[in-house]
Amino acid sequence: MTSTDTVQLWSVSRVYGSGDQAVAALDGVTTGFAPGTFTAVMGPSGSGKSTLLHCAAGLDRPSDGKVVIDGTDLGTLTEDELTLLRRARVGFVFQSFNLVSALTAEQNVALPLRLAGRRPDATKVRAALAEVGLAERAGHRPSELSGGQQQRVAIARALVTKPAVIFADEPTGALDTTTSRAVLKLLRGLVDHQGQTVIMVTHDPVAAAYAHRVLFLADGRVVDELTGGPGPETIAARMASLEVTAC
Ligand SMILES: Nc1ncnc2c1ncn2[C@@H]1O[C@H](COP(=O)(O)OP(=O)(O)OP(=O)(O)O)[C@@H](O)[C@H]1O
Repeated sequence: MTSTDTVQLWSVSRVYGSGDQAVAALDGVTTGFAPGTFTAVMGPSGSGKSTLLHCAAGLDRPSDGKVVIDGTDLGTLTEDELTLLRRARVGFVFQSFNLVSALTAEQNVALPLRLAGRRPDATKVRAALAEVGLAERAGHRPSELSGGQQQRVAIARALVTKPAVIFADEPTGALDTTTSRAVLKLLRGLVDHQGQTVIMVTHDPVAAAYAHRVLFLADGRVVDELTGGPGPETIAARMASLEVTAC
């Protein structure tokens, strides 16, 4: 890890509950995510992937350790300041798209700008939709769009504030194979062509193969990482060995 990494985790632990019931969901994780890189986070069920994503994105506070996003130590921020930082510097993409059904694609993409108290700039909103190939669908509501198109609207919404980092939680979990590939190519393209930083939690080795780097968690710790754009077979083999160990 270097101090220029967009997201930095320094000895991050997250304990849920206390006493006999205490669960160390994250146990002293130190890792960094360099600007303009695409990282997949994998690991068996319960290994701490969601907890890592929530702590790294400032949605949850670590019990111990430090998280830095875009040069800011999140531990120094009040809840309100943290909310403002998330709105301005972090984009989110979820498995279930999380679009507002009553709003058009364009209005959904404009939401983060409205929440940040900015008057949505129609040109920026249109540009974000064009980026994901949906300029023609600006006036459509989510129910009038396919799952893949809805996820692309969600990606445009994540992009519109020009965040330092986009966190994606199983972004293709609800999509078929062909649509998933299109969404993953889009995410990878944002990294390759615009220098976006993307961190994606996934169970799917094929999805993880779109990343530059794959981080493997087990029992709340980083136990391995593959770099240099590993293929799906290599990733699946590493996952299989972790799942055997976890049984
Ligand atoms: N709010 C909570 N209260 C208590 N324990 C929790 C809470 N959230 C997570 N945990 C526990 O922390 C550990 C890590 O959970 P986490 O959801 O981060 O794993 P995961 O790798 O994302 O799992 P999955 O792949 O099944 O979604 C698990 O043992 C889980 O039961």
